[in-house]
Amino acid sequence: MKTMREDGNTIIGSAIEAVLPEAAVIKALENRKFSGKVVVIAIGKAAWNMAKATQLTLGQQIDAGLVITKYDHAKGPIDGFEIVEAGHPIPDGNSVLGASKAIALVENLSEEDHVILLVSGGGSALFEKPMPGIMLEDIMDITEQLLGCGADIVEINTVRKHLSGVKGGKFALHCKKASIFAIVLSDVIGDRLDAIASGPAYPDGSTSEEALKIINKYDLTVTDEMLEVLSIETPKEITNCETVITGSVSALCDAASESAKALGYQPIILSSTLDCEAKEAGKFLSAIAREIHSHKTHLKKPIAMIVGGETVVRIIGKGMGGRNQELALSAALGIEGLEGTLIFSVGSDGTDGPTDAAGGMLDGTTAMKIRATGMEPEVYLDNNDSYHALQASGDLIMTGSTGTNVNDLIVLLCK
Ligand SMILES: Nc1ncnc2c1ncn2[C@@H]1O[C@H](COP(=O)(O)OP(=O)(O)O)[C@@H](O)[C@H]1O
Ligand SMILES: O=C(O)[C@@H](CO)OP(=O)(O)O
Repeated sequence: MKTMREDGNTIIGSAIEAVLPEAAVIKALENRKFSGKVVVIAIGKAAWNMAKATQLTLGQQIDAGLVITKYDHAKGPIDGFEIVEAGHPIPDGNSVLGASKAIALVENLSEEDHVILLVSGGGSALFEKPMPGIMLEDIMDITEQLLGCGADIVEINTVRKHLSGVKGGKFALHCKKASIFAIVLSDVIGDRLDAIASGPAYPDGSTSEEALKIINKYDLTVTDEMLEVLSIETPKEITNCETVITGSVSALCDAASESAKALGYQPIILSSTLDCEAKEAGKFLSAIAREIHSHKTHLKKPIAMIVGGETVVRIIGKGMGGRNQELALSAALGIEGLEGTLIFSVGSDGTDGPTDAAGGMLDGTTAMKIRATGMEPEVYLDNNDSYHALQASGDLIMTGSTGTNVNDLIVLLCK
């Protein structure tokens, strides 16, 4: 019989496999004719896989291609493509270099030409051209503030879109009259196209007023120049772009559910839109686990509770971690000593926060193992240092970059 940890790893493997973008990209390109010059621009953490699928489908039809992805996310050269790796979640000079190369490829195209834009999450950091008057350092600083203040991705990107010359539909303006066909892999709850990678070619649904409200709500520090630029509206109408959306956290949950069922668990998808604080989600899941084991519910073991979404973290400590690891450490405290329980939380992109781990997988022994090393898990949780606590118990999930990005998967297994 397989262990619960083996079951957990099987579920992670099958769920991620099911949301790799290649098949969806090939399907989206099927039966489409592209006239004139064809330029392919791929941005985001899944950019390499999406570009590779496009190259295999269109081959010689492509006149020029560019992949802009996170460091260590390119898996080798792609015929006819230049590859730029850049900073994420904080943009860096290569994010600006990548965007300037993309603009150079599209700005002289004419009406007969086509831009195939492959968009995946991560694009906001990886693809950047600050608005006139704004420095890259300003964007780096506000990004750091936004990521640590507890703002959700829609709020974060509302600010980023207003400060950038390629987000919030503004990349479409650089393509002038060329036709854009965008294939978008969703990593935003509700699949908001103006939020995924900050919607480079999609009409922006957010306003300057909202951007300024977010600055006030989280008490963010901005310069006078930034305030001025935040007051400039983003494009509300884009006429040269057709968009197809593929993949989502729901598909990730469905695949996890199928896999759990095949392993003998009764799967229940609790939610595919989780967006609360990571710590709270960990507490809540462990409360459910305790309830299931108390036999007071009608829920029959073995059972798999499946949750998808993207939690948030308010960073108050100085430690290292990510939202999945923080959820996992919080759950480890909640189920300390409980048998027959496994919980994992994993980012489908394979990286959680600024760490090399994808998330954490824990059971009733995790907190005890951390304590056995002389570390207090509560202290590590308070210091946002989930990485080192889970490293000590051997409970980090390490997948490496997966080639996709459709949000996070959280599963509770009870036997
Ligand atoms: N020490 C930490 N503990 C918990 N979360 C953190 C820590 N440092 C950064 N984060 C979180 O990591 C997130 C960015 O990481 P990442 O996994 O790359 O996000 P995404 O997958 O959405 O791109 C931010 O939302 C930030 O709040
Ligand atoms: O690029 C972005 O804006 C977000 C959402 O799409 O992705 P990530 O959270 O992976 O940075």
